[in-house]
Amino acid sequence: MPSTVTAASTGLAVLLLFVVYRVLRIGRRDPRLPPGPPTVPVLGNAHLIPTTGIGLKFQEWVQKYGPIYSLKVLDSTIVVISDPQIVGQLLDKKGAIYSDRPENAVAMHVTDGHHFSFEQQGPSWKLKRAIAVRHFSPQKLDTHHFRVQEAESVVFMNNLLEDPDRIFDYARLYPVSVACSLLYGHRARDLDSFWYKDFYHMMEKWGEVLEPGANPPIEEFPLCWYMPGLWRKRMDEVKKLRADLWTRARKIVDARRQKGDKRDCLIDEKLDELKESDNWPYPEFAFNNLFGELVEAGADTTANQVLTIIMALAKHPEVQRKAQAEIDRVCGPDKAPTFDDFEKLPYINCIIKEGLRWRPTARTALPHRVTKDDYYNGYLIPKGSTIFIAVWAMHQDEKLYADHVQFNPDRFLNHPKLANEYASSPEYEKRDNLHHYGYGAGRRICPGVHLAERNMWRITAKLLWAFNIYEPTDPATGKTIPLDENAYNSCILVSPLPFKVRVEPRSEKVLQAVKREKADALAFLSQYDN
Ligand code: HEM
Repeated sequence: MPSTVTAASTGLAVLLLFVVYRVLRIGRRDPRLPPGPPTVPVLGNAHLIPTTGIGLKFQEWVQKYGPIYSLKVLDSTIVVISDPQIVGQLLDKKGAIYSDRPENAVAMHVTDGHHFSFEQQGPSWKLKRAIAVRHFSPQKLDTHHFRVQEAESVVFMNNLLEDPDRIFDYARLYPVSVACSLLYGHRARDLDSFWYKDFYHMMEKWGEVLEPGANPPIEEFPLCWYMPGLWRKRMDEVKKLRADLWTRARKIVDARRQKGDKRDCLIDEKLDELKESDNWPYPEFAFNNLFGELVEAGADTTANQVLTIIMALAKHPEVQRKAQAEIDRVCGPDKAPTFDDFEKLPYINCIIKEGLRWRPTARTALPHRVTKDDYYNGYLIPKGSTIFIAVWAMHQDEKLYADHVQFNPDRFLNHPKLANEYASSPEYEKRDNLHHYGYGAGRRICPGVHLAERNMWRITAKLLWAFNIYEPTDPATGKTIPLDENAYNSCILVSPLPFKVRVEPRSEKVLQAVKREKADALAFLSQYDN
């Protein structure tokens, strides 16, 4: 009997030791992985990941661990890349295995599993991507959608004339109005519009919820799902806000279509297709979500970059003067620049590129996931690893961008084409000034890039043609109040915190020209009103 008890207790002890051994191995870095911060048992590096500001933390680690490093979060692996050549070799060249998305339990819960940007690589993602790419192709934009963009940019200019103090809000109104017209057939007429107000209210909350590090590591440790806390409340609030927003948008569309009011926009095109075939592959909720998520992806991002440009211009009068000299030579005071002038106004493009380099709104792009074991330079990149492009770290790398803290559009003088023309090159060396990652990389690269580039170009060119932009002045002392170029929020998409600038028309002639264009623009846009 005692020997049976001894054998049983020895067996139990061995089992216990084995379990402890296995548990303690959780979070350990396999020596074949790229280097990274020291791990602790179980957590790995989870305790080091900040709940906010991950883009900056990635940069700190780049300086310590080099251009490719790894983080362990419990048993899963994150690989962070901050070298253009490595991004090119892995995400671009091996796109077939580097284009999945990691699971994001919170995003999936909020969207009921229907969100193009967070979806894994598969038929549903492919179909949605094809729809977006086709609708926002350069050809379609330049032969069709350009009218909406041109007219909305004229409205933007007139809004500034009438209420220059609200430049921050109008810069956000423009891209959401363009996106909603092209997708839903309804424009955001003003700052009280449902398409503006309810949208940005939801986006603010959605951005906070989505920031890497903002939620417990549910994917690695599913029991965290039951953890109470602010994260849960925030997540459920956004889920409701989002569902209400895009359901209401759909109801607005249905109500007008019932009255026979069909419009020139993507949702009408797809609803007509749906009527004709029984093969539409999405449930109703997913269908509604598709248009909403395209607005989500397209409006906030563009607004953040436009705001960055406005702030940078206010801080750099010398950049304004250089751009204005070019515009004046080409356009003069009576004719506003249009996108047809793109090739004649190369400096505008440089300003846009430098805005995306200097303050990229997506500091870590969106995470990719690798679907097979892979090796880079002898390092193992295990199947299932999450791959981040450390966009912020790359764009602020002194070796890639001399004097990187400076906003200096001249660094792009030799890159006169639009971003997509460089990004789509199979050679990483052909990227803008070698290394521009504002739109991500590989097969997941932003499909809205053509719309985004044209939106930013139009606003920047017209703004500089018509106005001088100054930092604000203190009314009591008349002294300049310097804008803080680091005052950004900390969400998945960073945006400048609200700021004011002073804008003044450059001449009476320009002022009259801006006003003259308004009536025609509004007449054209009236088809998207209400
Ligand atoms: C300046 C404006 C914009 C910036 C900086 C931007 C940036 C990005 C970035 C960094 C990604 C992630 C790429 C990756 O995973 O490697 C992305 C994805 C995406 N963007 Fe944009 N974007 C902008 C405008 C737009 C517009 C106007 C649209 C559409 C109307 C759009 C639609 C999307 C979609 C749907 C995705 C997800 C693609 C996928 O997962 O396959 N974006 N964007």
